Amino acid sequence: MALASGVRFPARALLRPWSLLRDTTLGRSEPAAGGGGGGDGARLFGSQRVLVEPDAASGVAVMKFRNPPVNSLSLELLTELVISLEKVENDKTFRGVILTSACPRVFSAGLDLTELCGRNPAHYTEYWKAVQELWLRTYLSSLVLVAAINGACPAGGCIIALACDCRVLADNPKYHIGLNETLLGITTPFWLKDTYVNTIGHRASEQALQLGSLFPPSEALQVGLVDQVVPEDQVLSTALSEMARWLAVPDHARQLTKTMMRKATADRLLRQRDADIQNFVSFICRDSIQKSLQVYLEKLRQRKG
Ligand SMILES: CCCCCC/C=C\CC(=O)SCCNC(=O)CCNC(=O)[C@H](O)C(C)(C)COP(=O)(O)OP(=O)(O)OC[C@H]1O[C@@H](n2cnc3c(N)ncnc32)[C@H](O)[C@@H]1OP(=O)(O)O
Repeated sequence: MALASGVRFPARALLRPWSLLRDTTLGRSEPAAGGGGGGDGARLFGSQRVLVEPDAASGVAVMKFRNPPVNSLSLELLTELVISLEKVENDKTFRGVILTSACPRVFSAGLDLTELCGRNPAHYTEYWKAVQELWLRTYLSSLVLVAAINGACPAGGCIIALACDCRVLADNPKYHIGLNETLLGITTPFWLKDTYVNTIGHRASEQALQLGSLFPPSEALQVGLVDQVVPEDQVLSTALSEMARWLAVPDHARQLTKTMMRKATADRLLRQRDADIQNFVSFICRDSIQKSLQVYLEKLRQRKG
């Protein structure tokens, strides 16, 4: 599979990449974006952890994460997301994708902590490459990406949302969004910090990153982390209206402008991908970091209700 930035996929995906995309959505499709039928289109794109509901008439696909219980970004989910996005991008019928969750109350809980704890350096290398790949694929996508954030959106969830062109958040005080890495005893890599700064500015990022702030909807709107906060049952329809606004602009002019705005940030990572991987691996392998992550994961497991 020719991927722009060279992520290594699990062996079965390399041998038969579309094995990850076999349809598992048959009989479960909901109505597609723009009111069109998901039908045959859904069969083209669905995978186990990523439901894709394409609407060829509007040129918009709704992509839903389905990795219960909390859409944590396992290697499999990261891989399927990259492949699904690539597939939609390569189909010239589509001009926009709405990213949302098929799991109740959670958009994504961020990186899968079980991928970060107790594994070996080779695993961390593969995992971090996949994280980089998803970010590059989303951040530099020529499509319009709109995040319909219908649940909690911490850390890696926020990173996916930040890579989109526009963010619509459901107005539920439990749906916090932000980069809370410091609370886990880890730090945000420079390229995600840059994305935060590009979105909410330097001072707000400096404060939010150090404090590991998770913003409730009203504050997320105020700080500029999301573009709209709407009642929960209007998240998808609002995302579709936003999409229509972005698609009203001629593609070539919008795409060139997007590239102009984002290239420097992406290039900083592209220039030093291997060093970034090495940094991540040596950081995550430290005993002290492993201990912090395990304590955090244990607290999560004990905290019920
Ligand atoms: C250089 C260092 C690396 C830098 C990397 C920087 C980039 C990103 C970092 C990350 O993304 S780290 C992940 C940070 N994520 C979080 O802090 C979120 C943690 N989760 C929650 O706050 C809550 O789970 C939720 C998302 C608000 C949902 O709450 P809810 O009450 O609905 O569900 P829970 O009961 O808490 O969880 C259910 C089940 O899922 C497990 N779980 C939750 N989050 C994760 C996760 N991120 N990874 C793995 N597993 C997760 C949780 O432990 C429960 O498991 P069980 O107890 O049922 O086994």
